[in-house]
Amino acid sequence: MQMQVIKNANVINEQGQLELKHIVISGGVIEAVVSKLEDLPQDDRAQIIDAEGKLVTPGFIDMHVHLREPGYEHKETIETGSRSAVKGGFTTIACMPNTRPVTDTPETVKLILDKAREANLAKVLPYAAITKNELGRELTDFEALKEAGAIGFTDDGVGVQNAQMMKDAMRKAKALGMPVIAHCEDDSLVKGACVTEGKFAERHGLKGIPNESEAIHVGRDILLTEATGVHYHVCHVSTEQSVRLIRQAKEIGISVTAEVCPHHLVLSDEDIPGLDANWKMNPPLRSPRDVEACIEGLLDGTLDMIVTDHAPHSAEEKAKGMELAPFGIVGFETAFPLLYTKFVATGKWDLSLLVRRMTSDPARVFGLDSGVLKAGAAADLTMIDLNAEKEVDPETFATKGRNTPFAGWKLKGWPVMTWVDGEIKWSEQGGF
Ligand SMILES: NC(=O)N[C@@H](CC(=O)O)C(=O)O
Ligand SMILES: [Zn+2]
Ligand SMILES: [Zn+2]
Repeated sequence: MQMQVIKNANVINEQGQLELKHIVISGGVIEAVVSKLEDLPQDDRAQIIDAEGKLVTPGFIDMHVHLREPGYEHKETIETGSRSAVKGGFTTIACMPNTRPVTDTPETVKLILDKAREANLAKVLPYAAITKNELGRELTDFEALKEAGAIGFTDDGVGVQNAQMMKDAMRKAKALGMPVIAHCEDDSLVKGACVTEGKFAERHGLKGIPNESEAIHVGRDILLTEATGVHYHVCHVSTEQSVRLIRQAKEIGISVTAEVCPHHLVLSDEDIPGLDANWKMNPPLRSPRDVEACIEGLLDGTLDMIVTDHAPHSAEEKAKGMELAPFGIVGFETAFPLLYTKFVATGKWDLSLLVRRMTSDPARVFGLDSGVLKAGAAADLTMIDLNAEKEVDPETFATKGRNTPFAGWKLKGWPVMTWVDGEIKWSEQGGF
């Protein structure tokens, strides 16, 4: 593979400051990061990419996404989902098992890995289900699923309702050195509701999803984690109560980690304009107070990482309206610009914090050897234009999904080029 030099890149140094660097890529890895042009190795055939004025970060890592294949190819495929990922600056994505069939056998894990290899875009890490068909009745074969390449166990899409089942899952996962990742939702508290309990639900006469439907599972599972010692990771945290429980658990050394989605940091139920299913996701948009608690949790490290929960659905499905449409919104192509514009460009967060929560933090929590920009690391990189402002236009998305509440938002911080293992997978100029 031809040597590449990305020159004049703004990179974030160990102290979290911006520094001008030149990055040498060779054989799929970062060979060197140097300050002076004269320190670059001499190679006349090297491809030079001028990053003048742009930020270059480690490729983003998204530990919670839905690629829909196998079974729901009308919503997304591994190919289209991976395109969307690299266009959003993501180089590693971990996909959820609520496919059809559910990813509960080694064959389905292998199929996902094969399709991802064919797509040859982002690195795709499959999760396997905790229970067969995600029905909560019988555990899957953890050993065989691990052997096939699953990186953790989760029934995302639904909560594991039975505490003994969850405890058994944690014991088995612990014995295999694997994490349990939980969609926290107590079904008995959410029957027939589509938005959070609160102002919007009241105004529209809708039944609400209460905060405790999430937090009650978080609390239960923290106790089970204490008992089993497993690495337990909480999906898409959306409530003040969950943040509080996770913070307390971490303080006493329980092995819990957690994630939060951009939409739960940027939107509350009071922003929902009407009965439009592009504002419907699970967990739902919560109160402004919950949003503040999630932001605080992310800032103090209670919430370890940002994930998109990219959840594409077809236009027909979303047209069924707030009560009948499926839960979920797409996320890859708006995540970074949204958070950059809302929190970094406004001076509220350090750029380095945002980048860490999307790169080195998920890598640390899940033991991935990526998420850092230094010599010897895989050349998974994202180049970003922090200044150009552009409107979110779902018609230009690479995902099949158009289901976003952010259409028309004017944002800055758009990715312009993405490398995986040293290969340019997408650029604004050249496409895929
Ligand atoms: N988040 C969502 O609203 N939907 C997800 C399921 C899930 O993440 O629980 C989906 O699969 O569509
Ligand atoms: Zn979920
Ligand atoms: Zn999900």
